[in-house]
Amino acid sequence: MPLLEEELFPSTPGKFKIDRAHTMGRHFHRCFASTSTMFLWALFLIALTASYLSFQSFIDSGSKYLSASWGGIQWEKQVRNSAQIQRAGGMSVLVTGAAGFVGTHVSLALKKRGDGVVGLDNFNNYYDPSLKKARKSLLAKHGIFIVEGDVNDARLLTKLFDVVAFTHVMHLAAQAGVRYAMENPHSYVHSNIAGLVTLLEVCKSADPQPAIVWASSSSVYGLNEKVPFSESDRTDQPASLYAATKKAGEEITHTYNHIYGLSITGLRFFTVYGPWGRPDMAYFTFTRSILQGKPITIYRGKNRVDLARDFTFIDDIVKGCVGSLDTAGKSTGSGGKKRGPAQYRIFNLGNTSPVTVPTLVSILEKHLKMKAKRKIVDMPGNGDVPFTHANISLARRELGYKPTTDLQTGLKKFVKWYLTYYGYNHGKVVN
Ligand SMILES: O=C(O)[C@H]1O[C@H](OP(=O)(O)OP(=O)(O)OC[C@H]2O[C@@H](n3ccc(=O)[nH]c3=O)[C@H](O)[C@@H]2O)[C@H](O)[C@@H](O)[C@H]1O
Repeated sequence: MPLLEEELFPSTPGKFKIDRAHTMGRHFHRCFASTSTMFLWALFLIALTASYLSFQSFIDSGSKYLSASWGGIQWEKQVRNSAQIQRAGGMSVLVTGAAGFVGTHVSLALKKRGDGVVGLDNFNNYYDPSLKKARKSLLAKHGIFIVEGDVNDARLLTKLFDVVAFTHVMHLAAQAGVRYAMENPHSYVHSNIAGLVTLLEVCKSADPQPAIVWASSSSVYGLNEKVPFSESDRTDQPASLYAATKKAGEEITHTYNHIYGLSITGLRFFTVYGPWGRPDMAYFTFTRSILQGKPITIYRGKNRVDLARDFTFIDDIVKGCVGSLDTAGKSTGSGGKKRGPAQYRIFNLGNTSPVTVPTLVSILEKHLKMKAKRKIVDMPGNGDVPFTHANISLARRELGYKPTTDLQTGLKKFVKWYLTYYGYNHGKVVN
């Protein structure tokens, strides 16, 4: 009876010599046999994977078609109705990020004065999508239709421009948030860079080309120490990936202006707050925690200096956005060809009076009639900048921009909205 291979090899090698020639031959034969079997198995597995992948992509494209939330006669009718202009000299505006904080307010303001507005939003879950759905219902009550889709979807954007000859695009769809960029960096590239380029590609090919106003950010000033921040100050020291993608957006839009004659206005928003705001922002999370009796973390800068922001109330930002749309020059190109130089502008939209974060908390305490449990920690290296302060002379001169709401007044309006929307017990476990 032949010995099993294992019996020929001792567990401790080198203890006894084996017949190498004999075993080598057997080995070669066995290896060859097992290699060809493995080869057949590999072929089989490759075929199996390929058929699975093609089946999967068939399912995907099929379900994309079946579940596509856009297209069809009824959908086009909704888009056209929403885009209808109801005042002499009015505009038809595609508002991206319309279910977002600033998008909702700008859409309402435009619709109220008789402009046509069509919204676009992907309703992602960066923060509670139910708040975005509630904003959508609010807009629907005012006759504004929001298309559910992503700015990276070129087919959808092209379709929208086929249905409506938009005169303007208010581009507010973005991945916001300074600190979240460390958790999910690719979402910033996806929305703020790839999405922007997709939108610009469609706009440049549209005939007529729309004028574009879009949201940049005060964060582009990064580590700039010259105050107040002016548009001509350096913006090459971003402190976060969020800031870097907004800065990249400014360069990208400049290129499209230069090559294709798109009229472009970039707005550097300074920490916008107010009713229907973003639940990830400090004033919002602080309000919730104070009401729930939970501690809040207040970051403090180097040498125990308080952080400060040029908090800007939403109504002032809306005035700046609408003023930018009203003063935007026409794009000069058509069908992807430049016919002459077009307007390119960048404006700060701030409040011009920075307030420290502890003062923000004190104002909230006053309006909520509750004390915060403050936990003060040194600012972690998470992309934050120590302070922001806008110089708004340019916007004042060119847009007639003049902020009128101070932080006391603005937060009072926010707290009133918050309590009406969520109630005092938001998120609290009631026994
Ligand atoms: O102007 C902008 O371009 C940006 O504004 C906003 O960013 P920020 O100014 O960082 O606002 P926000 O997060 O409310 O923090 C406010 C302050 O509270 C401090 N902060 C924050 C959280 C916390 O737990 N504790 C704390 O002290 C924090 O250190 C900071 O000092 C937008 O989110 C951003 O999308 C972008 O638009």
